[in-house]
Order: sequence, then C-alpha cells, then structure tokens
Amino acid sequence: MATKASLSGKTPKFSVFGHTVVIPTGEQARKLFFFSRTLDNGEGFQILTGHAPRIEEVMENRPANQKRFALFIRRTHSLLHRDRLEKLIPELFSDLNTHMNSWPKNDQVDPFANSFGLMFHMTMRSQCAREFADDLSTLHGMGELLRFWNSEQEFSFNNAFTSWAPGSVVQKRKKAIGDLYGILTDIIKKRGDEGRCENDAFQFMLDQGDTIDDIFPYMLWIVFIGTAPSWVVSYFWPLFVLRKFIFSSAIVANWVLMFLKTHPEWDTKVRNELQSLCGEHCPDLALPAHVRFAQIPLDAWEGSTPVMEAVITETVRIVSTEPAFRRNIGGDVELNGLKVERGEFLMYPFGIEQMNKDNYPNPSTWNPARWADPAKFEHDRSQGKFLGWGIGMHPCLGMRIAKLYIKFTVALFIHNFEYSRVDRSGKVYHDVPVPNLSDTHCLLPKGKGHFLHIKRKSES
Ligand code: HEM
Repeated sequence: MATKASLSGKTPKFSVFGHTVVIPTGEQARKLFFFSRTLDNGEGFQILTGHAPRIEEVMENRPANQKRFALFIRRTHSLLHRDRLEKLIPELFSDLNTHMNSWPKNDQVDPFANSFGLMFHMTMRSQCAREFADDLSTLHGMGELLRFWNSEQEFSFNNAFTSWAPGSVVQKRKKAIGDLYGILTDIIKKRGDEGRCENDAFQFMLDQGDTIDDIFPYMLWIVFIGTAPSWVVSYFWPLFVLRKFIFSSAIVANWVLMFLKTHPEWDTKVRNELQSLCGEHCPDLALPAHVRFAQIPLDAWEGSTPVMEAVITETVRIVSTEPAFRRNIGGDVELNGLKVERGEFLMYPFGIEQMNKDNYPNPSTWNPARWADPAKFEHDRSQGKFLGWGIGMHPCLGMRIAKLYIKFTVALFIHNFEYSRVDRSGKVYHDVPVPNLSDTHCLLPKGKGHFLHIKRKSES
C-alpha cells in the first residue's frame, strides 16, 4: 500500500495510533530520510509498538539512550571484527552441523522454523555466551523460555493495546525477560566463582569492564529481539530495530534455497564455486563437509564467492522490501511541499527503489546476473537504488556476519540434503515462488507450498 502510494508520486500522510506517519517520495526526500541527523531510527520504530512516547519524553531520555546505544555500537563493532570472525568459522560450522544432524533424515519440515533455529544458534555463538551455544537442549530451552518463536508470531498491534492484561503476551514476555536476567546473572556468577574465562562475547564484554546491566541489554538487543514487552521499549529500543535482522538472515537463507531450486543454472554455479573453494583450501575428501568448509579462510568466503554474493544481493533486493522508520526529533521539515512536524514519523518502503523497473528491469524476476559486475552493488547503494542493507546514517552493522551466516547455511545445507518445495500434503511445487510481502514475520511464499521436503544424502 505504502509503496503504491509513494510510486504514485504523492507524499502520503496518514495516522497510526494517533501518530502522523509520512511516506517520503523523490530523491530529495530519500536523502533527507537516510542522511538527516534529526530523523531518529530508534524512535521511528516505536510507532510499531503503539507506545511511542511524547517527543518531550524522548528528548529527556535521549542522552541516556544515546549513551547506551553508543556502547552497543562499539561492542558490536569489536565483536564483528575480522580476527574474531576468522576464529569463529569452525565453531559456526560445528553448530550448523549439530543443528542439521538434529533434523529428520527424510521428511517434510517447516524451513522457516529450521532456519530461524540455525540463525539463533549462530547468533548465540558469535554474540552471546558459550553456555547457550554449546548445548542444543539449553539452546532450545532458551528459545522456549522466551517463547522466541511464538512471541514473534503473536506480536501484533492488538497485543500492544492489551499489554496491561494479566496473562497477555506482553505480561508473559515481561516474566520471561525477568527469568532470562536471572539465568544471565547465574552464568556470570558461576564463571566468577570458578575463576573460569571463556572465549566468547560475554567474556569479551566482562573483560572490557561491562557489568550485567550493560551485557543484559546487549544480549536482548542482539538476540531476543522479538520478545520485548512495550514497557522496555524506551530502554531497549534497538530491540525493535534489530528484531527483523535476525529474522532477515533466516528469511534470506530460505529464499536463496528456494530460488536456487527453481533456477538450476544458478544452483550449479553455487555448487561449482563451493567445490573450487574446498578444492583450493581443503582438498581432503575424507573429512566431513562441515570440517572442510570450516577450513576455508574468511578472506575466501568474503572475497572469492562472487556467485554467492550475487545470489544473496539479488535475494535481498526481492525479499527485503520492508520499510524503514524514522521520527523527526528536530524542527519541522518540508518534504515536497508537505510539512513534517517535530515528533511526526516517516516510513520509507525499500520496494520503492528495489522493485522499481527504472532501477531494475523486470524487477520481480530473480536474476543474480544483474550483479555480475561486483562494483554494481556499491554503485547502486551510493545512488540509493539498493537499500537492502541500509545506507546513510544507519547502514547495517551486521551485513558482514549476516552474509557469512547465509553462505555457511546454504553451503552445508545443499551439500547435506536433497530438497523440494512442497505443500502440507507433500505435493511438490516446481514454479518460482513469490514472497508474500504481507507476511512480515516469515515472508512465506504465496500459495500453499510453504514447506520443504528434505532428504539427507547418504554420503554426508
Ligand atoms: C539478511 C540479514 C540482514 C539484513 C537484510 C539487514 C538489513 C539492514 C537494514 C536495511 C538496516 C537499515 C535500517 C534503517 O535504515 O532503518 C540495518 C541496520 C542495522 N543492522 Fe542489519 N540486516 C541484516 C542482518 C543484521 C544482523 C545479523 C545484525 C547484527 C549483528 C544487524 C545489525 C544491524 C544494526 C545494529 C543496524 C542499525 C545500525 C544503526 O542504527 O546505526 N543486521 N540492517
């Protein structure tokens, strides 16, 4: 709706929960949206919670929130540093392997639930505590505790309205967050009591002098993005910014698999690329696949995978069409003759650019060949045509690790499994799937073919 309105050339303004939301159109408006310092992305997201505070409260809490967010950004930068990522590769592949081994050998699965599980596991490994990532049952327990999957499905504007009700989703989340705080405190205490140091993100933060009250929000921001009740939003606002990114990694990985299935020429190219990487860095065929993949160095995963880069970029172009949000925390601004007042919200749907036929001919067609020239990606970002990883003041901090998560998942999955897209009754679908953009949680394909039938290959 927003994309259509915006493509019509008008600058629509509408009301949500009593707040005014403007959809900017045109180049000048896009520049303002992504580059202005007085349009705040965290405050923008609060429109989704139905509990956006008054602008006076925002400004009062702003210094403290900015301080917390600055710490969050610093820690994320350090934790995603290349030296650390390089060391993480074997552990991430081991986690993926453990996870995939727990799947059925020959059955129908919900691919979205499975890939959320994988991304959750890898995120725990790379940005949380070893205690959570080392053991599948602990990991599942954490997911269960926080109603990780369910709360995501249950999150809705209705829930925001009924947040006060005992037994409401919001109240359950409140309890879960309290329990989680307890678990985290225990872990830190136990490490202290045992004089034990671990090589993980928690330890890194502890070594920097961070306290539990710094680490807890960090963990929530990074991982349990979908579980926050609205009462913590003003404190934990990046939860709502980031929630979609953990899910985005899972969604993109799924769509890569589905598109590869319907485009055999690209499937072959990806397999050839992986084979040549393994051939160069780990030719020992006697080793299990996850061990071989783990021996491919970070530079090669990042710099010698042009086919996978093109496949991921094209998939993000098509599936990452959700809007970004901002709130005007400065003075009134004018957009195409329309006044955006202080405190009002703005929403920019990425589809305006990414599904625009002037930018991408036949925009609905999945065609990684568009990205044959690796320079095109940065060129299109600089021109504001490709917004899938953000631009301007708030580019994605996790692009690098998200791409690795997706490449690792796809590599091990297509090596280990044969698969086909099926519906609930097992009927196979061969057509190119189309994302249902109204399904903002899982972005399932339109129609009934939501499932994958997976069959473990005998030699893996
Ligand atoms: C396929 C997966 C992902 C996609 C498509 C994606 C996309 C994006 C986009 C479009 C933005 C800008 C939003 C805006 O302008 O309001 C963004 C920002 C951000 N992303 Fe990602 N992201 C992904 C994964 C991740 C992961 C795994 C992390 C965590 C490590 C992450 C961390 C962030 C952060 C911290 C920001 C906000 C930066 C800021 O406010 O300055 N992203 N991402």
